[in-house]
Amino acid sequence: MEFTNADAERRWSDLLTVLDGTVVGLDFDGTLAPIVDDPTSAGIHPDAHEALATLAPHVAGVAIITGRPAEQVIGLGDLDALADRLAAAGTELFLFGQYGNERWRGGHREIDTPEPPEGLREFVDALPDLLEEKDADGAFVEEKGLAVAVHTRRLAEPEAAFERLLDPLTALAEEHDLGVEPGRNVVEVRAPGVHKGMAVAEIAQRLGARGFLFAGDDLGDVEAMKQLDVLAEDGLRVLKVASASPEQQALVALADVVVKGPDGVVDLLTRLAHDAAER
Ligand SMILES: O=P(O)(O)OC[C@H]1O[C@H](O[C@H]2O[C@H](CO)[C@@H](O)[C@H](O)[C@H]2O)[C@H](O)[C@@H](O)[C@@H]1O
Repeated sequence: MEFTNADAERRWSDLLTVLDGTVVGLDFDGTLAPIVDDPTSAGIHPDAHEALATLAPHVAGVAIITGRPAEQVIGLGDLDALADRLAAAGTELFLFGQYGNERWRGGHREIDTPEPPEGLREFVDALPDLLEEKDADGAFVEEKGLAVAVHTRRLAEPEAAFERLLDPLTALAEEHDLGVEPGRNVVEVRAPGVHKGMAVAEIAQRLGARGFLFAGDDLGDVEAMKQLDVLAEDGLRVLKVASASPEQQALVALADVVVKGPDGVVDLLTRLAHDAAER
């Protein structure tokens, strides 16, 4: 793991002083789960449960904040088992799905989800023609209930296809009063207005946090990173972690600590637990 500057190293030490009042916020894909070609076959890092269970007695809460539907990530992350392990260590697991539109937690295992945005059905119905017109009819369309994600990773030239699709998908989304969230070889279309920063603010307030660590890898995590700056102005100790990849560098410029993908995130969580135990 690499601190981006001397202040960042101090922030790590400062966070340790309030760790028992700290929320650990984590993105899922690219942060807790290695990136794979098929979104349906992603899975949480094999050592993530152990790292989080070791850290759990030292922190105020753990929140997974993801663009995935809550139900899907509960399965891919085996979150019932993780919630049980964290509860046994005295900490609750919180899950915010679909960029904060959905809520679930270890202490109340029912998913709270709103109605899909108006216009999403019409948008999905118009997609096949747009994809064919842009020579991307092999793109994987992931319908998520509250959103739809158009994935280019499995096309012959994923980045070129992403560039070809971004503007027309944005225009079609706007016609239906929907918002666009670009990501790693994916363009997501969903209701505008809700983002991961809101989930960060909500869980920080709910748990009366004195510290916040957030780790993410993609553009959808930028709002969460920005919210940590707001929390810092309010006096919280914060640490921003970029799970770096050659595909997406945007988070690196915002981060205090840069790690190499989910392996690096697991190592960081393990080191944090170790440093807490040493204090
Ligand atoms: O907020 P996240 O937890 O990072 O979720 C963002 C989107 O991640 C998924 O797509 C990404 O991961 C796939 C599996 O590794 C990969 O194939 C794809 O290229 C990535 O963009 C997921 O499919 C989306 O629904 C999430 O919103």
